[in-house]
Amino acid sequence: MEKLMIRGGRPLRGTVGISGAKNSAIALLPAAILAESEVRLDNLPHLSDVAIYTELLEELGGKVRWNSDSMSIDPSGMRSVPMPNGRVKLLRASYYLMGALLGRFGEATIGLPGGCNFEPRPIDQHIKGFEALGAVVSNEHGAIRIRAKELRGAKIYLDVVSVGATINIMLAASRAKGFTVIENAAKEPEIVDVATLLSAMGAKIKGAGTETIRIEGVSSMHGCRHSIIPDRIQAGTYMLAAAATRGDVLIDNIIPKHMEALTAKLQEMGVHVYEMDEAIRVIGQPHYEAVDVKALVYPGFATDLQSPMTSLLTQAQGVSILSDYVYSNRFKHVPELMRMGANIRVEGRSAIIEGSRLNAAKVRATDLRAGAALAVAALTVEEGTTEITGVEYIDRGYERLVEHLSNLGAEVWREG
Ligand SMILES: CC(=O)N[C@H]1[C@@H](OP(=O)(O)OP(=O)(O)OC[C@H]2O[C@@H](n3ccc(=O)[nH]c3=O)[C@H](O)[C@@H]2O)O[C@H](CO)[C@@H](O)[C@@H]1O
Ligand SMILES: C=C(OP(=O)(O)O)C(=O)O
Repeated sequence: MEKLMIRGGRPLRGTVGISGAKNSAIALLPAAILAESEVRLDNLPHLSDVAIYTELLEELGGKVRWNSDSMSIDPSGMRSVPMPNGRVKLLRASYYLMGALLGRFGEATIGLPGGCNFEPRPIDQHIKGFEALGAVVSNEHGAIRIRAKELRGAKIYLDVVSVGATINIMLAASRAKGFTVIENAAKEPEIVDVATLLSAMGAKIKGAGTETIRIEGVSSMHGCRHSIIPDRIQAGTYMLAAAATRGDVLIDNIIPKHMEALTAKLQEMGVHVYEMDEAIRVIGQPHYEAVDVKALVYPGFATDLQSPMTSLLTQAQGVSILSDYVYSNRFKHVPELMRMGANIRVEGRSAIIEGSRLNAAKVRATDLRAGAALAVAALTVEEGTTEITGVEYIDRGYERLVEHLSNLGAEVWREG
């Protein structure tokens, strides 16, 4: 079993360059299905989720070519192959195949998605959207079968603000007849990135990044070239690691505006954070104040940074309360942090964290950001080596983690 080994206690120092965003990449790859000629994606991260998505596109008949950090996808020979099982179950974002295949071919059969299962993650709002567009949806032994003779634009009010449902409806509605309006849409930067790609492919989309998105369907879409936005969660994780180790790190190739909720919270704790045009410098301090954090939809504090934030809060003086209003049970990292000496109690959707010194331990990453939390925690430990298993989760979201941390002066390696 592969392990991530970290001997902590060294302040991180130097510069780290951030790759393209995972949560954009795995929506943009299926979006390419909607085109009838080649789509080129630049700044594509080298992650296991991207590798799996590439295989899915090939299974559907797409021709895919990697060239360094770029990928060309020729979707002209694609078909809507049923995928009730197999690779679709390995990642969450396989649900985007539903919207993309429905938009291009009027049909899709896709197994219910996998990904990080920190709590049940329903897709009822995606299905509600497809049905509003005129599709018939059935659940056939765990696979979602979607058929539409003709997709027609509709007004769709999302009951919950959902990134996945917003993007999935945008994908299908791009090829529907007439106007679609998504109300109570998610506003995450990844949604704007998908809308930018779809527009470059010929779609007519207005309002992405606000709570009302208007889409006028088009009958055909074409290839284009698009550069993926930087990964704000990866960037945030390095900001947290820099603060937790009392280091001094320049996080480069990012959009600082995307980091505002985290930047503000770090400053409230007493971390020195300086914004530049495309970078942020984080300078750690000897003492941090305890703070309260609420994970919310964008532009609130990202739920995907909630777990690594828990690790930083163990380094603050006093009691912090961290509540997650997106996923009420996203606390699988807590028992593992407690093995490392953290003093944390979970009550409802909140973790109550009392500052404490952490020690080395053998711990297990149960999901991607739980893994990030354990890595941040391990970097603060002054004696001994922390062993983190479940490395395959971390590989879903952090490109070249060992190399980046080593360049910043950490003692970190993989074993097994
Ligand atoms: C691949 C990808 O981009 N993953 C991100 C995406 O996941 P994902 O798109 O799956 O998350 P959503 O934004 O859809 O989920 C938000 C909330 O809505 C609920 N919900 C969602 C859909 C639905 O049909 N019904 C429903 O009840 C979920 O259970 C959750 O409580 O956004 C999450 C919230 O920012 C992030 O943590 C994930 O990293
Ligand atoms: C939960 C996450 O990913 P996914 O939705 O792909 O499981 C994440 O990126 O933190």
